[in-house]
Amino acid sequence: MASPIIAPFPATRLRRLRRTANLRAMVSEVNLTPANLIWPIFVTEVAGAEGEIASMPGVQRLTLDGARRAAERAARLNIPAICIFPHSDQDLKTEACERAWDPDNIGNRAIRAVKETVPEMAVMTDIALDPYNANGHDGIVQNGEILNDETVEALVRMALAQAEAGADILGPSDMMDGRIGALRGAMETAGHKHVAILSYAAKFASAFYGPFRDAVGASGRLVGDKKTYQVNPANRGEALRCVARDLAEGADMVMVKPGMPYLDICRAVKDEFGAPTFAYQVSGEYAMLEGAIRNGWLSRDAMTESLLSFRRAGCDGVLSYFAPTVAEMLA
Ligand SMILES: NCc1[nH]cc(CCC(=O)O)c1CC(=O)O
Repeated sequence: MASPIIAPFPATRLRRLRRTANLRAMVSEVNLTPANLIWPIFVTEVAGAEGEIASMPGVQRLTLDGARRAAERAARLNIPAICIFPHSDQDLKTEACERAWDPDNIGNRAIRAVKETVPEMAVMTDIALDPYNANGHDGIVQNGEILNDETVEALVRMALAQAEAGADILGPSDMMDGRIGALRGAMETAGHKHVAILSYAAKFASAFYGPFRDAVGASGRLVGDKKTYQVNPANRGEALRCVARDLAEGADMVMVKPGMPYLDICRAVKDEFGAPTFAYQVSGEYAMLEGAIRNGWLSRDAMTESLLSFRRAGCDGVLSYFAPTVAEMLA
């Protein structure tokens, strides 16, 4: 960026352009619109599990009917995309994770329900085995090790079932090596060449996913942590290599996750690669902000300010549990 020329005070008074709302609007450098939002929703097949998630006040596990109503609400608010997360029956979770590629698993039923209700809604999925895995990991576990190549095969099956169900965007969040190329190849040969991939490329091993694991019922199951496949929070260079690798394997869009603690990574990804770049304002970030807002410690403007920070850091859009509330505030 060229250095701005600034005449000495009083010729320059930066407050001149901050004086009225209209002047401020004229010189706003980035903006936030509903088109920048992707709304993640939780859909359950378990009777009685619907309703509010304790660690995410204001966020509900939805039934299939609830998912249909969410799609209609998103459409009314001009939110272009919904991301579906399944909450599946604990008793049906297995070590081989077969239900992940069952055409009638709750995730795939939710994809069909949303596409039937609002065909133009962009439906994004999550590709990782954790919602269907008896041990809560994103990959297949053998003797305590998370197997890479066997997991990639399972993820391809999972993705094909999602594409059959009508998904527009696949969201591999598993962090196995080689999955983007494998998914892209499988989509091309199976006739799903238009299905896009938004890779969770720079996904860090974060403490901020805690409430999400409650939401999908993976918390009690998970033994150990995800540090052998998710990126060390200390590693910017490694995160950029993940993004480069995923783009080279055919990712259409890339994501940084979590969001606010990793805004430096967002900026670096956008500057370095120029690809469509998204951030995930994850469950723990939502819980912090919403908890403080509910206590009266922060004003509701903290929601829009936090989302604007992603736009300023170069993101094209943000996955946020605040999506519908913020879209209402912007309307
Ligand atoms: N692979 C699963 C997945 N997909 C999205 C999230 C987190 C989302 C959030 O915290 O809001 C996670 C959790 C994890 O990696 O343990």
